[in-house]
Amino acid sequence: MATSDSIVLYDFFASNCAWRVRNVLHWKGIPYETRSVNLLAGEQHKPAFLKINPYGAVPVLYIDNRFITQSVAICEYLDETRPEKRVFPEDPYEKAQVRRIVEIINSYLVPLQNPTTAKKHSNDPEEQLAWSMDFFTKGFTVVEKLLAETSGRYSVGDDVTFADMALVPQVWRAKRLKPDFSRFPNIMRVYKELLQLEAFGKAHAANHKDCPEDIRGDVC
Ligand SMILES: O=C(O)/C=C/C(=O)CC(=O)CC(=O)O
Repeated sequence: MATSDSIVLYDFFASNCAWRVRNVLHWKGIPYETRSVNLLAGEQHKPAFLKINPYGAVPVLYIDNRFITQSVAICEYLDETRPEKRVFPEDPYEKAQVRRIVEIINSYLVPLQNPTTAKKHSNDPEEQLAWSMDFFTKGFTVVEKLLAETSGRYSVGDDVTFADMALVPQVWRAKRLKPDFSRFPNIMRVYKELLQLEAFGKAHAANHKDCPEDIRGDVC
């Protein structure tokens, strides 16, 4: 039973959006509990969950005695209420650099890969992947160009930012498409750096309690 000072993440191991929030919670060292919402089994459409998020999507974070939906809103709230190890830079131009990388992933790529969207296109998983490939290629080509300008050790300079929180889950998901990752050297360099960080390892889908046995622990 959640208490008023509990932090509870409504989560699915493979959800890109929920994974961003896990990254930020672990990065900031904020303890939380998990409630699983199996997106592949359609649990996001059940009435009890729709009361929490009428859109029927994860993540939802219960925090400070309230529910917050939408990963970017949640992570901004976390940064503003718990500013240690900020993930959104205070400098407005640097923050814009972070947000434009995030928006390509959040607005152009992830919605087209959601289970509900993919099923509208086709019920054939192979066809769903083929359809995603065009959007993925355009999105990653643009993110690669942005990182060529902005990246240092991480996506924007040498500090970990929310752009990194969004990048890792999307690279992992893109592996299903088996793209030629050598076309994206900056993305892959930053991705490998990030996987060295303890917080990113803890938040990784492959280390999630709900991860299927066949891919469990495969952090790569
Ligand atoms: O497609 C759905 O029904 C639900 C989607 C989500 O809950 C989250 C989502 O956007 C997928 C993701 O984060 O990877």
